Amino acid sequence: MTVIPFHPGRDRPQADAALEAHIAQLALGARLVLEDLHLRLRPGCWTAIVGPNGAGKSTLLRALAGLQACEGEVRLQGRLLAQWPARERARALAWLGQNEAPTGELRAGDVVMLGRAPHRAWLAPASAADHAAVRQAMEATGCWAWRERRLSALSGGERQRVLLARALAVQAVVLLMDEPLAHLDPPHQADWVELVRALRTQGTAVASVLHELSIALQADELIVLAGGRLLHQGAPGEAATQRALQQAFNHRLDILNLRGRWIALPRGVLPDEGRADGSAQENPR
Ligand SMILES: Nc1ncnc2c1ncn2[C@@H]1O[C@H](COP(=O)(O)OP(=O)(O)OP(=O)(O)O)[C@@H](O)[C@H]1O
Repeated sequence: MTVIPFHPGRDRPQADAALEAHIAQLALGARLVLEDLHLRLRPGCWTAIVGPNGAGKSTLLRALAGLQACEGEVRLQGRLLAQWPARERARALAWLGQNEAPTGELRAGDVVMLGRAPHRAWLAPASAADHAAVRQAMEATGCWAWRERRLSALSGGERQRVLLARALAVQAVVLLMDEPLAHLDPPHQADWVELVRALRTQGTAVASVLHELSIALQADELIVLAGGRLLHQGAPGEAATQRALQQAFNHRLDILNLRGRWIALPRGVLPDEGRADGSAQENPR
């Protein structure tokens, strides 16, 4: 990883950032995927990363997790990721990847226990605290009842809830999730939002790549990416955030206010008269 110099005053590490990234460039093979990107995740804040297909969202999340090298630097609680001892870092930063392959024939409970590995000495048996964390995480995602079932025998949505429980069981200060709602039905999507809100009140910095824009708009902040560049980081209600969303998605969104909350639908889904009936209004700013 090449370290780029900070520009004093502009790029000073933020005291309140749980995770902060200054990515000058990130290339995959010959392809430049991310460029000139500065962002921060704050403790107790849920940040949704959005943008069109191929914008670089998953690549960015992997760089934030230290899974993908970049030209630039990523700081976890002010300290360069590379300077963290591996075990300590794995306790502080938890990760839920996109389309993670089922871990062989492991039982769901064993998979979630993997999230406790950074808390345990090599080959040490699980402690009472480990078992309690696993149970708490599995109850939170509604999968405790399947703890004896093999991951390979679960449906896509059931498996996703087990993998989410594994990430929760780490009890990290930063939780990064790539498309956590994949395979989840609407009630379980709502449960996920409730879970994230609970983590937020505990001070966790949560970042999630989301394609479900109406759910992303319930986050505290949005990071809008397009073409490997950060168009904007800001609150969902900010006019600048919504302009960035429209720009990223080629102005093919209807962003509407519904009972004081923002939602977004692909333009064309709602008939025009539906949008004009006064039940929902676009941001006037
Ligand atoms: N291994 C690779 N080698 C070269 N280019 C890659 C590689 N992996 C991904 N890319 C390219 O990098 C860009 C960003 O990919 P990424 O998966 O980060 O996008 P994304 O925003 O998460 O997309 P999606 O919404 O479709 O999941 C894409 O143009 C993709 O084709």
